[in-house]
Amino acid sequence: MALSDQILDHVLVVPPVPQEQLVLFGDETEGGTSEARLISAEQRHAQCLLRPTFAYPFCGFEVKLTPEPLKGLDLRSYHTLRLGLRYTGPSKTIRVLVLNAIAGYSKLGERESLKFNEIEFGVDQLRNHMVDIPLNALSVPPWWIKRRHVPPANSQTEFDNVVQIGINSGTVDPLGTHDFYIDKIEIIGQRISKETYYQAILGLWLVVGGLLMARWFWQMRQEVSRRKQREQELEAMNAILDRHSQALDQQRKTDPLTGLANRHGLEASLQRAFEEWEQHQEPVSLVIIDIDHFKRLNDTHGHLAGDAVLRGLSDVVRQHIREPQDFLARWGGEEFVVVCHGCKAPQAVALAEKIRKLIEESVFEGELRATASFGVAEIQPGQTLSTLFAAADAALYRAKGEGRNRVVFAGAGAGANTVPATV
Ligand SMILES: Nc1nc2c(ncn2[C@@H]2O[C@H](COP(=O)(O)OP(=O)(O)OP(=O)(O)O)[C@@H](O)[C@H]2O)c(=O)[nH]1
Repeated sequence: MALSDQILDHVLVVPPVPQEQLVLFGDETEGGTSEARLISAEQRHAQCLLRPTFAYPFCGFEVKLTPEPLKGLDLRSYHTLRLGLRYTGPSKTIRVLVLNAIAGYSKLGERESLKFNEIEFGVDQLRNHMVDIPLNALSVPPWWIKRRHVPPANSQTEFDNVVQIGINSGTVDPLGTHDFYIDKIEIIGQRISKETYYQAILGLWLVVGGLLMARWFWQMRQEVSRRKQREQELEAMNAILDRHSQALDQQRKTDPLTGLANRHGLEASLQRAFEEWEQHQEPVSLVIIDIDHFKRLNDTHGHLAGDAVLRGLSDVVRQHIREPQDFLARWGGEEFVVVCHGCKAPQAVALAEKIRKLIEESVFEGELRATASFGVAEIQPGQTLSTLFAAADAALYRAKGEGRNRVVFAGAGAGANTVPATV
């Protein structure tokens, strides 16, 4: 028996019944004198005496399945009748009967009006006094169909209202004494049909599969959103780092005292100017501003006063240049540089002179005054940034040497000695 059969099978056990639910019968209805006697109701033991009064003598006994004579059990979902039977006597065959009450046809007290479903088999078929009889192996005996005038369409077995199950002597039993014991009546059926069972298994698998899929989708979604979140966190972190590094870069390029670009900050502007000059011959001039006698100012008024002058002076210059063409940076100490993009020498000299005058006229914090000297140079063919610087520096040196508070233009060629524009 397959595992699924064990799971699906349902066994209906017919328990021992009181004596009044045992039916004993003989062939007296046929004019015979064969009779059945109950030996033990408890053991469901009956004895049959077959006498030759009737041509086909018979007798037997049956167990009523319910107390109500015409209201039996619906055994349509059952497939096997399992009987524990013992027989002693001279017969070679026995008959098993399953009697079904037919609504509107079967009559109370008229045993033959019940539908006879029966099977006859050899006594030697009993195994350890047990026999399994498939219900579909039973048939309706021809004498019953004939005698009851049953149309062929209704002559098949019926199990929808089984009222009695019992045992009968065989059709050609020898006369004499026959002992029947019905030890056990079990009816085996299926809780649910195999089809429903396999559909349920399939449905279960589909549900489990669906749940696993849903779980997998859910995990994937979680993973995707986790990754997205991680990416967003990384992007935010990168943005912070970018801002931080930009700020650091800005800090690295800025002079903390004046807020102007320092030497590092000047590099990009110089580089751009030089490239424009090289590629498009865009003129560029350099103005170096150096405060006069700044050491003396520091020494006289203190370092803080010197700082204030540096701040004030850078503000004054910044306000009067044309940013972004003119780029102001603190070169270091008391020295400033203006990179004048697109400026030829006259413009640069004019700018320097304007700044010089502004400084000279300015009154800085603490009523302090200052002057500055200027070295101006315009880039010339063949020059590099460093030779341009050297030329402007040389002009500044000369401005200092010639009495300070003046503008000196380096003239054509680095380190030229001419001083064309001292005002
Ligand atoms: N207060 C202040 N002083 C500074 C700063 N940086 C440089 N100095 C001072 O600037 C002075 C520059 O002195 P020098 O190089 O001798 O030049 P100078 O006194 O201006 O003389 P000339 O340039 O020849 O007119 C030094 O005393 C430095 O200490 C600064 O950030 N703050």
